[in-house]
Amino acid sequence: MSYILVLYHSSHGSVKSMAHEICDAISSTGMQIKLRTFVKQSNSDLVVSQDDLMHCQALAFGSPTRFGMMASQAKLFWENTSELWLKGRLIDKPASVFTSSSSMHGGNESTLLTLSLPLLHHGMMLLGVPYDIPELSSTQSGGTPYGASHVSGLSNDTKLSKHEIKICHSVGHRLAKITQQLNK
Ligand SMILES: Cc1cc2nc3c(=O)[nH]c(=O)nc-3n(C[C@H](O)[C@H](O)[C@H](O)COP(=O)(O)O)c2cc1C
Repeated sequence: MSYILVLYHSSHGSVKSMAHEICDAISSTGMQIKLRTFVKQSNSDLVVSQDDLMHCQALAFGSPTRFGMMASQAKLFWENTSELWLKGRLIDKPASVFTSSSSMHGGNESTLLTLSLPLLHHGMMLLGVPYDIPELSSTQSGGTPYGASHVSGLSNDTKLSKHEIKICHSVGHRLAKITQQLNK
């Protein structure tokens, strides 16, 4: 089965909501999805395996912002992927990143960059958010050229804004579209 892997960590549900929006957009293109987490937090979560990563056609990777960088659960997973790295199994696969932070200027952009680093080391082709997405210029909260983001508020109870949702959809669409073009 050909699929896009949507892989995320989320302690309180914000990144999970983003992952679901990205999945909706990918599904609308007809592409299959595997939605996976790094650790099991609810009964419905499916934990990622190295095989899930090795056989994906593309990856959307998300984590909460933790002190301006990715969560340790995600980093630990990547630190165990050196066998795939040695074999170059992810080279030339498209990828996008997404994050949620409680505050607007609390390091969500730096987190998107830290999420990008292991993907670049693996030789993946990183897709950002281009400025022809109008919401990128008009958002009052999350959304960056480096990837989708959400600002969840100090109590982590702010829902995704319309603009943030649109940007999540654009990430899913673009990832699916480029993946389909590369695999024609
Ligand atoms: C240990 C820890 C560190 C955090 N560091 C930051 C931070 O640097 N900047 C920020 O804005 N929010 C920070 N947060 C808040 C989370 O990024 C925010 O609540 C996020 O929306 C959680 O996503 P989730 O609901 O998917 O778990 C931190 C939270 C924790 C628990």
